[in-house]
Amino acid sequence: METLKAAIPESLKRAIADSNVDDLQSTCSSLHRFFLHFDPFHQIITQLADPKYGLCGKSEEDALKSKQLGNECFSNADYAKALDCYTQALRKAPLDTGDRKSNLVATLYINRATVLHKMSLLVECLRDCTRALKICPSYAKAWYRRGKANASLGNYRNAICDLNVAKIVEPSLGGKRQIEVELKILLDQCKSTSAAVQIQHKDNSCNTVGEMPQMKLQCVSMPDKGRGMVSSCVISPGSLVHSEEPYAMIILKQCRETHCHYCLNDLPADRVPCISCSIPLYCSHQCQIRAGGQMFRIYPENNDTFKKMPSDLGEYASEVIQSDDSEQEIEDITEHKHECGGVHWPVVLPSEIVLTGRILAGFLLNSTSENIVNFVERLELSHCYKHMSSESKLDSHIYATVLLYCLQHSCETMFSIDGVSISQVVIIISQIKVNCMTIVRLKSIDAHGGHFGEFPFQYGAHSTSNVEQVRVGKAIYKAGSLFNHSCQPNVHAYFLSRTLYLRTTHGVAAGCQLELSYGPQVGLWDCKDRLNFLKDEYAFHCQCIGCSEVNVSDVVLNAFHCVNPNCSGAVLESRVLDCEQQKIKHFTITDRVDKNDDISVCLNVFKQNGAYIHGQPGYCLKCGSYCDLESSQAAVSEALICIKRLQDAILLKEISSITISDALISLQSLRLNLHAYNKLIAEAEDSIAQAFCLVGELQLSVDHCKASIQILEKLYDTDDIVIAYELTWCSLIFNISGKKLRNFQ
Ligand SMILES: C[S@@+](CC[C@H](N)C(=O)[O-])C[C@H]1O[C@@H](n2cnc3c(N)ncnc32)[C@H](O)[C@@H]1O
Repeated sequence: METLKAAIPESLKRAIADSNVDDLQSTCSSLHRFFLHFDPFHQIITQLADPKYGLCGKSEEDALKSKQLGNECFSNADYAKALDCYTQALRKAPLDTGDRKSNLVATLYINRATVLHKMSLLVECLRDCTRALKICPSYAKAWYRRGKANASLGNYRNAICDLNVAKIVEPSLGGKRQIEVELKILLDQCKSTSAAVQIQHKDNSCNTVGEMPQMKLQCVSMPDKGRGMVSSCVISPGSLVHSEEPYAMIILKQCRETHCHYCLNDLPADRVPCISCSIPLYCSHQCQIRAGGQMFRIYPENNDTFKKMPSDLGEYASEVIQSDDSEQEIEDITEHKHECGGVHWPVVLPSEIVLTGRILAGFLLNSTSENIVNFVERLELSHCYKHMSSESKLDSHIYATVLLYCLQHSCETMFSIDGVSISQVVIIISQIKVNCMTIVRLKSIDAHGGHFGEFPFQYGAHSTSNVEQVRVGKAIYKAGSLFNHSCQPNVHAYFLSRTLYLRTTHGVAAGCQLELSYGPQVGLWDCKDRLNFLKDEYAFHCQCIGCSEVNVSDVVLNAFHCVNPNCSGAVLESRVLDCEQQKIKHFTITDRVDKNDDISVCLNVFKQNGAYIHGQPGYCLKCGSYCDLESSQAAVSEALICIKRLQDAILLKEISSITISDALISLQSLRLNLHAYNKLIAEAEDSIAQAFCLVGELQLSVDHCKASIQILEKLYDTDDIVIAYELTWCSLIFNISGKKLRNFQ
């Protein structure tokens, strides 16, 4: 793309940088004309869109190499490596290699099933056997392996049926005899077991939640934020107000090897590759079908084999190979189909552009027109083209043109590429920029290394807890994108699989705006950082209550201590002060602020009818004393080095008493130099609490944990998940120390 960008004449770049929506057709036409006469553009398109140049196609040769490697690893009992090799082979193996008796993909599934059996992953082994049978229903080895897996699972009835089918379809006499021996052992085992244990199928399909949103919400127009959602009745805290499936979704590049490309759940050991290219991996056959819309079974006529069997056994075998087929659900679904076939562009282009491609492919499939003229209206999403940076405008022009050419190669529908169609795609790219949600999963590990479990909350992780946020996908939710942002949200967004759920975090009055956080929240970052983030990521200036009214968190989060040790005033750097001054200009004493004693604790500027009296960087906002911020900053940096050392020691679980006592001295220095509610003190308290917990000093651990919570309660809303995490952790230590949870306050 850099080659294309560098070649564009400066005058055209300027026109694009200055363009607004009305100019788009003209700038897009000019760029298109330029590219049409620029040879490298055509070369790039060929490399991106011609399967001949793609590295993501199927290759029998590569598959056989990986299979061979897998066999060697299996012989050396290196099962983990063998598993990986067979999965790589499955990714590369063309589905139609071999005949109905020795299909390569079916063989690979059975090789992998054997490894899975060796690794005691029995349910996974069973699923691979069934996959092999869907391709080759009379594959004796697959029925045999299935029988063995069912027997290991204690599901003797199915195991006996599997082995009986295996005996019938096994061509060799020797093989038949061996199966008979196994059958006899199994029948004896079955007799000695009173009840056959049923197979517990692990549910790999998307999670669903029975609860449906009951509230009626209204979409209204607002002067400062465009459309937004409001409640039409009183809503109690914790209510589910909205749930929605994505209009379009894409997995993020860094999760391609670890998460299902359709439902985004963790990939199991028996991951299922796409059947036409080597990129996507799915957790199940159902997800693969939903994304690719393709048929798995290639020799359906083989069902005839079962007609020759005793009727109950034939019925059993047919049921096995037809299990999990969800063909009715796959109609019209093209999430991945148009990207398939080994072409390069879905791998090389940025995720947002591939997501744009998915939306366009959906439109094209349902479109009768050859022109892409009214696609933007169909999406009904707001956009930010006017506010985009010059760089982003140029990128969106280039990507829109490239994407349309790639799609023209990949989609069956014909359409014309001109200034009109390219301009439509530029707008869709800018719509995606502001409306796209990042799907995250949270994983948390406590100080003892055990999992807290998986928390489905989107935001709210703070640096004092060991919560890891994994960004797994990007998606457009059409109704979900009507919820505006607030840095003090009353709605919380989370995801189960790819489904969006919105729940109220507070009670909401009728007619009140329902707002979620697009990322930054009061307490997490200071106001300046939040405004910059929202400008860069979503191209709007935040008008929420947290960014327009003074709140204690924004004042103290990064504040320094007054030189007067007894003064509780806050001392601010110019960066933070400038931002707070903007709020103060429009400051009116509202009930909310007036009742908040903390504001008057750290600054008295608002007690003077809004007059701003000590508004200088480095001066205490309460008593006006001057503080040398440079020397405070130096002392803080030194203390933080020590705290970092402690945090590294915690991760390695190698904590010495010297590291802890150094950290305690540093904590003292932080307390001297930073405002009492500064977030860095909370983080240091939390790290020291973890260290004490690890060395078994549980009471000291609880004391520091409580000190951290006291600060967090000043920075965050008391109902915030951050406080909940810390409280949970604190009560955990309390429980370990043998004291009753109810005594903890
Ligand atoms: C996902 S959309 C929300 C729905 C949008 N208001 C509409 O009319 O479709 C995001 C856009 O809404 C506006 N918006 C959302 N939250 C805002 C806020 N706190 N302050 C200002 N504008 C906001 C911005 O224009 C932003 O680009």
